[in-house]
Amino acid sequence: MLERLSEEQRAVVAHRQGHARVAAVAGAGKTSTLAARVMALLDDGADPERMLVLMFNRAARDEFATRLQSLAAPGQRLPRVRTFHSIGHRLCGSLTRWGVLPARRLIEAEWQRERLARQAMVRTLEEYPELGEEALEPERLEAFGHFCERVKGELVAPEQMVESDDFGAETRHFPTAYRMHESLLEAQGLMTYADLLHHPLRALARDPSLRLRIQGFLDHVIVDEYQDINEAQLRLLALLAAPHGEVMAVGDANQCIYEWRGARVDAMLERFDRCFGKPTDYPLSYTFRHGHALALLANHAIAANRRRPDQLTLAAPGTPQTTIEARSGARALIETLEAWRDLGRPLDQAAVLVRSWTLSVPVQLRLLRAGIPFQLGREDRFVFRLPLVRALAGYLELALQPRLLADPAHLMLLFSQPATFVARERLERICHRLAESQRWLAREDALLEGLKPIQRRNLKKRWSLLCELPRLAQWSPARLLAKVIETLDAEKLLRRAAARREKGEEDVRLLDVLLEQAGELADDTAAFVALLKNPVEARTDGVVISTIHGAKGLEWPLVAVWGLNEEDCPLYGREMPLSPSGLEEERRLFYVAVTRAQERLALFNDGGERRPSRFLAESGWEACAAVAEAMAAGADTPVAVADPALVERYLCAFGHTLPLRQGDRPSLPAGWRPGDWIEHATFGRGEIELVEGEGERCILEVRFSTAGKRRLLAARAPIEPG
Ligand SMILES: Nc1ncnc2c1ncn2[C@@H]1O[C@H](COP(=O)(O)OP(=O)(O)OP(=O)(O)O)[C@@H](O)[C@H]1O
Repeated sequence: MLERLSEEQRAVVAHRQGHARVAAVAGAGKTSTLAARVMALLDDGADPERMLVLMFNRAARDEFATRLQSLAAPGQRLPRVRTFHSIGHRLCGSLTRWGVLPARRLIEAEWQRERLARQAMVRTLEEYPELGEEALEPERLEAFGHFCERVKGELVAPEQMVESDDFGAETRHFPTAYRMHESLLEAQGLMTYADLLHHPLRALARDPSLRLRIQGFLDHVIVDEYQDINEAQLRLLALLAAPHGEVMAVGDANQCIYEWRGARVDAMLERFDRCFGKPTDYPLSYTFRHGHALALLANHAIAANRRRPDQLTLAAPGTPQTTIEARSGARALIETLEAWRDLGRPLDQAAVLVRSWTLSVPVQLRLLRAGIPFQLGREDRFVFRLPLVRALAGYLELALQPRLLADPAHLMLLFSQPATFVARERLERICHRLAESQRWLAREDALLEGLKPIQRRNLKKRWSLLCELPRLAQWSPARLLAKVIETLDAEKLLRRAAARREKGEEDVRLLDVLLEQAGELADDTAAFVALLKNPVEARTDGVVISTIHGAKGLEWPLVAVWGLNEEDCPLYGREMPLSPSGLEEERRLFYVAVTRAQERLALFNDGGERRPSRFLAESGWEACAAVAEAMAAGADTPVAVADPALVERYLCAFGHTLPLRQGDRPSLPAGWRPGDWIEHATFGRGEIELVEGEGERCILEVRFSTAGKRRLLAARAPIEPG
């Protein structure tokens, strides 16, 4: 088994003593290496009972356990492979048996989680009556649930978590609601997933003698996907490994894509040293997934990040020559997939990756029309299942079928999306009444009692719109949709209702996407509604559509990355500016996306109004392909590359030389780049930290030496390079 491993992989397997950190590039064969490491330890006489392998999720755990079994001799004892959750489960069990923690049941059902969050919020509203029913919207409750899990996962005070603006607009009541939620959990003998770690950690922090009871059982702890662990997981790991257990952490800081769930990119970097002392470092620099062109592209794609390991991805000898193309528009995407199929390649070997599910909507609609089968990582993301799409299709249907105005269920659909911020039970009763009476309620009607004037006005406005729609049946679907979106001020409502700011931005983008599709695909409203409501089934032999997050750890022969536009990938917007660390996380997502490909990578911008993503230019895809070609065939004339030093370093790793010349550097919107210095007539010298938008709308975020951080409209500000 060992002969198949590369030299770097063998070094990891043979690690002798102390903590170890394995920095693995994408496609470096972590799984095979770790499995070989475990088997080598066992061969050396290590006791499997004193070893623990921690994987990121259940799927990875099962895959790894199966891999170990396939390598083991019949009847050989193997170490435990667990997830952090399963460790938490066991710890909670032990601490309960010892009488330290009271017995609690884990909440597993979504409805149960929601009900408890609602109960906590209803009680909290007694203290914050001004917040009204809006705080009980499902999305706001989801935001609150997310808030509670983050507080526990990052082991911070709820007041501190409120300062992060990840949880939507109104959060000042969250700390009070958090405490209320905690006491409800306690009173009902329940706990959440985050409690599986949070409760044991709190108990262990309180009582040193308890720590002694759980420590000293492990000689070796191996942790995969280390870049995505949060504070609670890190603490637990440190506790379990103490006092003599040796930790081997394996991961890729460039693939840290869960900062919004509490992961920290420096976990693999400085923070590791702080927690465990200086480890022995092992690089796994060779990717076995793809060839030079894509390895070069991956290096370029991540180069602009400041927080990253100083490590190049190198293509291992014998990997396929990956081809790379970049094109524009949905038609081109369909052509690429059709060409793949025409080559006789199975469609399930092709994946379309998107930054957010919203961007999959035009892809799904196009595939449906082209008759190309597909499957989604998440069933609830089929277009016809998206609540906002269902509601918008419902508005269009009403225009065509006036009788729906008397259908309470249909009215409820239209009154629920976009949110009206009125409690569901009340809305249901209002819809029944409207369906029956076909006229708006009298001012003194009990059903309107207690509503704020603005809520009453908005409900009435929505009813007027619904009554008007049947008169506009002749309008095109795009015009009808635009009318609905504008009349309801839908963008504002979606942003306000969203569980996370990012989700709000995605919903708003979904409106754009549907408008575009309505304009492009149909001038026939009935046909457009039929397309939106097409109850398509997942086809396991179809093209895979996944978010980049969902593609973590996976690989496909053909990977198409769709939606490479500014504001989509990187994801940001007027209401959600990109922070420098946010931009770096977006860049890591792009890096994860491109490194899923084996034979062919196809990059697509949507060809619409938004500029192609800066990541396309940064990736230097054409030059990377040219260098790879020259590596294979030699070059007489110099190859133009944007970053000759980077390419030379890559070539040097293979003892290769090529004539290179400086090509164009990727130009950022308006020519400004983060890291550039400027001179401002009033504020003096400052460094650009962020560039957003383009041309007239280009905004710079600048840190001035004396005037602090400012946001400037580049076209108007009195600035020049300095
Ligand atoms: N020594 C080797 N020689 C040839 N192929 C290898 C070797 N080690 C691993 N591979 C292959 O490389 C591919 C990538 O391996 P794997 O999926 O374990 O990568 P990974 O490190 O987990 O990547 P990522 O971090 O991107 O998920 C797999 O198809 C695996 O079989």
